[in-house]
Amino acid sequence: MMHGVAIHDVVAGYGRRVVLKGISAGLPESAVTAVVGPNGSGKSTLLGVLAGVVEPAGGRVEREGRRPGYVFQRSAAPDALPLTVRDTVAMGRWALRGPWRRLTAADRAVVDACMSRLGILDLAGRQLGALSGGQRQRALVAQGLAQEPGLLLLDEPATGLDVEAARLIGAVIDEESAAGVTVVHVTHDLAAAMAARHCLLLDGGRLVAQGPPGEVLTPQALRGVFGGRPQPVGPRDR
Ligand SMILES: Nc1ncnc2c1ncn2[C@@H]1O[C@H](COP(=O)(O)OP(=O)(O)OP(=O)(O)O)[C@@H](O)[C@H]1O
Repeated sequence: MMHGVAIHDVVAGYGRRVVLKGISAGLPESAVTAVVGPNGSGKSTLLGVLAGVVEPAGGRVEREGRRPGYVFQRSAAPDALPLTVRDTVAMGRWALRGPWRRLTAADRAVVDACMSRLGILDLAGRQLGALSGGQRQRALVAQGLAQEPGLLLLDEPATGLDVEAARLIGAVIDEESAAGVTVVHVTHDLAAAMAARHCLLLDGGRLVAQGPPGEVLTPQALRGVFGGRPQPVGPRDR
């Protein structure tokens, strides 16, 4: 397997709190890797390390020059900022142009194309804070796409979305990986995880298993990790 990104023995946390306790993993190039695990197992922290916003206390990440684009969890997005949907998506271009630069016509075309792909072009002028949770989530995914990253990091992008919006985001993820982007997708949706090329199963800040999702997400492994806790939802549970 060609590794798009290699994670070597990464230890990371917040202040003195260690969350990731030595993670080594390879993420296949131009393909989707699903990250699965219970609440608090360190999935978002791992994405933060891949994004470069959480500095590992030990170990290292090799991105092979891929520029990360990070779509954080909806609940982490401030909704009090007076930003329109178009402003929010346009912020994705700052990753390339630097903040507060005037966007070019080409930038604006990318911003419109990204809104169109997420079905939110008609919401472009609306305030982000005045949108429904699912609409806001689409705007955040569009912002991630507008960065045109080589490594797209998505933290539960479809959680809480209706079936149609979740399908749209699944399609976008597939299109990006087909276009050569290495995608990392944190999800509690078992069907979405099974659709990935590769899977990392985390528990308590450790990597319990990695490999093809069909081999990693066995009933036995899921029972072992989730125990009596809520499990990722399968299609039959919805
Ligand atoms: N900014 C932070 N400062 C301090 N501790 C944090 C911070 N972010 C996360 N943590 C702690 O790190 C641990 C792992 O959190 P993380 O968000 O990585 O888990 P997760 O697997 O993404 O969980 P979830 O499924 O709930 O999103 C948790 O115990 C959490 O309380």
